[in-house]
Amino acid sequence: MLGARAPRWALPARRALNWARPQPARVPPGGRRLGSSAGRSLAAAGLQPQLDKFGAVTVHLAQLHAPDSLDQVTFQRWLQESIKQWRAEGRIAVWLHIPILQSKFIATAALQGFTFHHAESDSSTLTLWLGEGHSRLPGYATHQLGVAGAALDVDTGKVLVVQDKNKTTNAWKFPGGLSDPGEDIGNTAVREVFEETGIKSEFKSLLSVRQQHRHPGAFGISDMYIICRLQPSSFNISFCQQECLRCEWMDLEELAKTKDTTPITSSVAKLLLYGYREGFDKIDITMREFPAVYTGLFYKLYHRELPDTFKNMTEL
Ligand SMILES: NC(=O)C1=CN([C@@H]2O[C@H](COP(=O)(O)OP(=O)(O)OC[C@H]3O[C@@H](n4cnc5c(N)ncnc54)[C@H](O)[C@@H]3O)[C@@H](O)[C@H]2O)C=CC1
Ligand SMILES: [Mg+2]
Repeated sequence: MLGARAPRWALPARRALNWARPQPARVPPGGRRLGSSAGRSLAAAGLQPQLDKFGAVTVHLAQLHAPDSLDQVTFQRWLQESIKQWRAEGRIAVWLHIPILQSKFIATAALQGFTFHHAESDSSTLTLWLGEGHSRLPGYATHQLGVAGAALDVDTGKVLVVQDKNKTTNAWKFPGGLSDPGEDIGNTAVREVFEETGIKSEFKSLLSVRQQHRHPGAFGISDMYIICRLQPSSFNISFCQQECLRCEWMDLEELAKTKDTTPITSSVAKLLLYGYREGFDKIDITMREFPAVYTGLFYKLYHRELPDTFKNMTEL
């Protein structure tokens, strides 16, 4: 993704643009200077475009003091003039955040070439690429994440399985579901298993990752489906009647052999049986937590266990 963009050191980190001030040397054919009355009134109305470190401009229409009194013609004129000015200044793109109640401005922006980048429940984000060639702006979410939990009772060799209510074929599978925003993989597995079966458990490791593109259940985007190994701590099933048709503790070897399951579940059942017999260290992808470069945040790193001699290989 490298291209002819301005060097990062040349770009100030997020600062307000002085866009409303008239540009002394720049007089468009109509004789009106950029940073015109439309620009000045928009500044007075609260808009403060920001420049990011990549050289793109961000505008939040939520900053408008009285959005209802801004008409589309004024906004269109301001946007047109601003785009001209930003192009002249070498800006690479514009990010335009529009609250849902100001959606009338979406059409105005679209007429200037803006397209949707993404939408959240209460706002949409549009972009306009101003740089050379095709847009190098990063896209929005490309995958959804589903997580299932294989809760194995190591004392009995039985594993918790369900059959979904809303499926055409009733195959046995591990309980699971979609990850909530900001939720750790292991927490999704534990939460979904509890919600669907009433069984409490603890996250132990990752077992497998499945990637499926153009997933119909993911609105046509890609779907990542992760199966975790869980240690159950309760055993009385009370399954969710809305989501599940059946739920039971099934002998792991029986699950590994049955045809009455999905290829993913069958493969992971065989993997889990191998770990159960030969040691979970043969199959587990375990997790370690580290502080992120972003202040106060942490991330989780998942990988196979390393011997201590390799783990502590730091130069003195
Ligand atoms: N074991 C396997 O082979 C299978 C794996 N998966 C994976 O599991 C994950 C999703 O798990 P789920 O149990 O489906 O999620 P989930 O446990 O979060 O439940 C989703 C709920 O939303 C409902 N729902 C889904 N689409 C809907 C729609 N368009 N309108 C109304 N209701 C809707 C479903 O009926 C279900 O009640 C995905 O990653 C998927 O790829 C799903 C099925 C089988
Ligand atoms: Mg589910």
